[in-house]
Amino acid sequence: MAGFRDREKQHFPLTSIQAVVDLFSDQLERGDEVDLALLSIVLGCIENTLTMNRSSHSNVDESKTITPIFPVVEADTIEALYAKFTALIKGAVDLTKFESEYATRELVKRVSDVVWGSLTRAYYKDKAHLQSLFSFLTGNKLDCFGVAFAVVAACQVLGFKDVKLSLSEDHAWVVFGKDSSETAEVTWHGKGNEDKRGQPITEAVRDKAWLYLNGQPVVCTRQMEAAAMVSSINPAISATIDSVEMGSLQQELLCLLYQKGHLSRYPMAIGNLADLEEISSIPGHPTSNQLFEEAIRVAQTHYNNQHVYPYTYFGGYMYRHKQYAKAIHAWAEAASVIKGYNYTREDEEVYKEFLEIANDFIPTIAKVCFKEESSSSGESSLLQNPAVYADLLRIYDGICEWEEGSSTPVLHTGWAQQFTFSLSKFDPRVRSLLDIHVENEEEEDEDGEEKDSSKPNGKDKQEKETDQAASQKALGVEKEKDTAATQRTRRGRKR
Ligand SMILES: CC1(C)CN=C(N2CCN(c3ncnc4sc(CC(F)F)cc34)CC2)S1
Repeated sequence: MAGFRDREKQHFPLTSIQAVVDLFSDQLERGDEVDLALLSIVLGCIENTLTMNRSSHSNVDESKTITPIFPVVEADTIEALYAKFTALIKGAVDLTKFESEYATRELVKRVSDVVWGSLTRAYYKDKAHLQSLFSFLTGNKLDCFGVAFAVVAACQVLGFKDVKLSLSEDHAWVVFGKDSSETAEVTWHGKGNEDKRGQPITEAVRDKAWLYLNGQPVVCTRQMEAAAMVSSINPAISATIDSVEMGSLQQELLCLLYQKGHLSRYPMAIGNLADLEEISSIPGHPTSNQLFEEAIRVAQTHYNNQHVYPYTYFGGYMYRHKQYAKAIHAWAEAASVIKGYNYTREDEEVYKEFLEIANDFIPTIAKVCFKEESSSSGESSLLQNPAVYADLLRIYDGICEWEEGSSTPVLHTGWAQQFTFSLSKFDPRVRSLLDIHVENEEEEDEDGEEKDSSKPNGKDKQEKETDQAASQKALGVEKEKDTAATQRTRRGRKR
């Protein structure tokens, strides 16, 4: 049974980042006995000190040197909050009604009601720093992730080891029971949506739904729940200023979790570490590039490639580093994932991702490269690269297919304007280097006709090759170097 005992107390008072890392390391060695309540209260306490009501010059002296400040975290501060949490939970749940070793839906709903019932009536739900048990216990405020996390921490206090946090890219719920076979909503999602707390996530709800990752969520171990708590650290002091100390603490803890193997099934946490390493890399740590690529491999290997964010993490990184062809390729992979989903009103977060990619990042790339081309000797290779053009078509095709069969439209004329603007910046000759193949399995097209793939793009082979040779010569593209990009497209309705 977790608890605030000598093993934990010996780490206090915590006076440095390393002391917190040592506490986490010691806890992680306890396997599934990692004490979620203890760690969440500690992190919330430190975040509160380092980011809340900090006058902008509290640690800058007249010589403009910034003295790093780290709060001293006393044992009795943490112990008092820990006791408050355990008293609240144990006092509100009559365990004599729940004899089984495994949690029941009624138990999970009861715990969710206790957390829910303790929250302040009205507050801004998406404010920062509302994710930890420190916020819950000192301010009676939690964000939607925080409620789900608090329910899991409470079930741990009650001794239910089977209640685990289940995470998608924009929602959180729990699994419980023998072999984690049961699911339950325990928090709300988004704005203006009735909460569904207590209900299971059924196949009908999760299939083709990005909010539930089509049945491929990250089901956490205790150590991965610690990783989720670390990922939810918010170092922001204001909209423009971050606490350097809090960011370093988050980076050191994510790296500790990574090195112990606890991020090996958690793509978003790997992406968070990659972002932090990009901001300030630490010698001996894995590089951003390695981490972003690993997050993609994890999603492909363990989650049937149903996750979007590993590709938009990587695409954003490549965009920031002006590696535009790689950015566009990553976004094409992201579009290939989203096209398998049906868009609903609860998917605003991923809608905003694709909106920014298609209507901001890609038009900016087209403008920058077009300007370069017209100013320099005219070889902006990106706008003459058929592979990039093919990826662009995959992005737009994927977004269109995402909309197909969806209850809510995705596209509006603003999208079409930006699509055509960006495509128009490409050298028209790339089109003749593009071979659009439709995989001609015994697929039928919309009206059931057998597909005639003998004449792709309506030209026979001879004509195609003549066109291609002319364009390659004109673009100075050697055959072997820049072979025509082939775009393999699967046609067919979503089920
Ligand atoms: C490519 C991006 C736009 C960059 N940051 C992204 N994040 C996505 C969300 N983040 C996360 N990072 C670790 N774990 C989780 S669990 C979760 C859903 C919530 F409801 F619990 C979100 C999330 C971190 C930051 S996606």
